[in-house]
Amino acid sequence: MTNKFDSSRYEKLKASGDLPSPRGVALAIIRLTQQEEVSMAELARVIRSDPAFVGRLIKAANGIVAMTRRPVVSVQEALMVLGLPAVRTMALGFSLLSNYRRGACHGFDYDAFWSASLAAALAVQVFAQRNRAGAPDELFSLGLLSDVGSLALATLYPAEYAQILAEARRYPERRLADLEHRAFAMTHTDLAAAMLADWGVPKVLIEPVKLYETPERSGATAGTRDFMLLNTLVAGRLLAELCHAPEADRPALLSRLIETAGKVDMSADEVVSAGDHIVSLWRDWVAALELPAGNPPVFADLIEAGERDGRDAAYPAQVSDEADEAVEPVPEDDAGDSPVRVLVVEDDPVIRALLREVLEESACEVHEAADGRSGLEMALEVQPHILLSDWAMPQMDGMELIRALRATRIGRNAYILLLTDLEEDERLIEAFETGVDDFVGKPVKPRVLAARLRAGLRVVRLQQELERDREEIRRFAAELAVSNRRLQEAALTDTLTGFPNRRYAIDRIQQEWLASTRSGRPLSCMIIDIDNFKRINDTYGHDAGDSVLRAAADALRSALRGQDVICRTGGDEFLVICPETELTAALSCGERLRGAVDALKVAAGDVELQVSISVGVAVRDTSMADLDALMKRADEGAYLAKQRGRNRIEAMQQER
Ligand SMILES: Nc1nc2c(ncn2[C@@H]2O[C@H](COP(=O)(O)OP(=O)(O)OP(=O)(O)O)[C@@H](O)[C@H]2O)c(=O)[nH]1
Repeated sequence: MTNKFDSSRYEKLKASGDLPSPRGVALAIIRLTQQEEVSMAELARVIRSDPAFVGRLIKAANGIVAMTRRPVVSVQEALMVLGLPAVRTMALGFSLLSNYRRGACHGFDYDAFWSASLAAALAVQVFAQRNRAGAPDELFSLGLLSDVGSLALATLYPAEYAQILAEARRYPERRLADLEHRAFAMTHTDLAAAMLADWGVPKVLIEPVKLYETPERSGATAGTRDFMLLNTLVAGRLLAELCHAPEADRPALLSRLIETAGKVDMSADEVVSAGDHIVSLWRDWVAALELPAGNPPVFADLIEAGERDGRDAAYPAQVSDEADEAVEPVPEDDAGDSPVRVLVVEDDPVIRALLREVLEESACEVHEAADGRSGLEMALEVQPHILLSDWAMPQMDGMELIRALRATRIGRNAYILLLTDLEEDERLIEAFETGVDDFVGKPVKPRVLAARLRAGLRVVRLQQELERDREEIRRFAAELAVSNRRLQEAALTDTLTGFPNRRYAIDRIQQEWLASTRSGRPLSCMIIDIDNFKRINDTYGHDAGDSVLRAAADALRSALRGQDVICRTGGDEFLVICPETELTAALSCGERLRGAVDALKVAAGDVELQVSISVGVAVRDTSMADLDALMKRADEGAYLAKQRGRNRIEAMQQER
């Protein structure tokens, strides 16, 4: 279903003043950057009056210059690196981020929204650095603001939008966009596009926002700028979704991500290395902004899991093939034994024949084209190591060809030799600036050509070695990430029950405490202790005790709600963390756990052991100064349950 966007309705909303909009210093920055004559010094002065924005601006600038130069440390430098349009959209994005961290729409998770928007921002920025779909800094803002329409709907219609979000979650077959259109005569993507247009974001960046959820509706031709921008944004949003998705949904999302990345010149390997890089940048950002970091995947692990699971249907064939390739020896071609591919682009057939002769003597594999345009097509097809191009040619001349080629990934690494009879300094400087590596004067002297070719071959070989080293490092880093992850998991897991251990439990409940402080939502926990466990050990032996522990853990696991976390915190003691849960719900959940263990019969030799647990439940309340107070209250509940005869559940607080 295609929904029509009613622009007059948008105008009314805008006039109401209720749409999310930038404020304070950000508004001043946006106004200043709209003036043609604004001086950098004046702009820097306004920016410096907002220390939070200064920090974010410098961080963003460093994300872009990373590895290419020393870090940016001042506002002035950040302005130089980013440029005015990027600073403007960043001011916009970060102003909204600061001012719309909370709102009245209960079904809308504001923190999760910004966390996902930041992941998308960093993903499209990093992807753009690799595939050159657009200016990385512009794409950062594009990612950050791409879903701003949802925020706007939540701000404008808090109650209705909460209902719509609930309906979309309950009935996944109903498209959110259709529900939005039915209720508000507009969708979040339409609204985002209208808002971005209003804020002066260029049209070329608005189209992707309109279409990223339905890219199949775009008429853009593969390889064009529109196509690259749209699919880079689709890939960025998919990566953000992956960072927040439950484990079970990840393989299908990864498959879609790799398929989309393939459309914008990125291999599965690149997605993996970019993915892990994006996640580490994102962790930095969300920590700095105190946003939830979810549980982002390690991309190398995802690939490995896909392979371990027998490359199921959801797992893209491309990934497994690529992963296989990654451990294969370097192909013969790149090992330096096979011929170097040279593309000759020259309109004069006599010179072409002469060049071919010299090149074949140097054991090169020669390809020929008679003009710039067919030369470009052939270059993209044969991916030459060396391009030997004439300057003056019909259709597309040598300079245009070189410029176009240098803008592609394939053409970036080629060694380019220009044939020219014009050896004026200015012309040669122009040629070098366009991307030429060396030149050969006309008429061509075969010995000079052969000597220059040898110099070119040396560069090609060095580049190939460098690429092999890089590949080796990438593979090593991926392996290291996998073993680190395994070690980390082992350090945090209890081997007997498979539950997270005490270390993890403490860390996790601290995180949940902070999240509940931020969101104002409830937090409950339970302390569970197996009854008379010492007697089981003493009577039937330690092995029987272990079997009871394992059986109790299985029963607890199967009776637990999806959102709760259970950890083994001591010998026969467990902690259950129940985020966003009031006391009544926690008590009924605890009762289900107690019942599940009570129903157990564990065999110990000829006898069947009866097992039970005592459970203490507590909910965070205003009297609790810190997490210890919450744990203490749950502990007291468990103690009371023991006192009152065991196999019981108790709380020291009243239900509301
Ligand atoms: N089999 C086994 N026993 C363990 C393990 N870890 C701790 N224990 C034993 O668990 C027992 C814990 O007993 P307590 O919780 O102190 O007391 P209890 O017998 O359960 O009595 P109540 O808690 O009052 O019902 C001790 O005897 C420990 O030695 C383990 O990994 N395996």
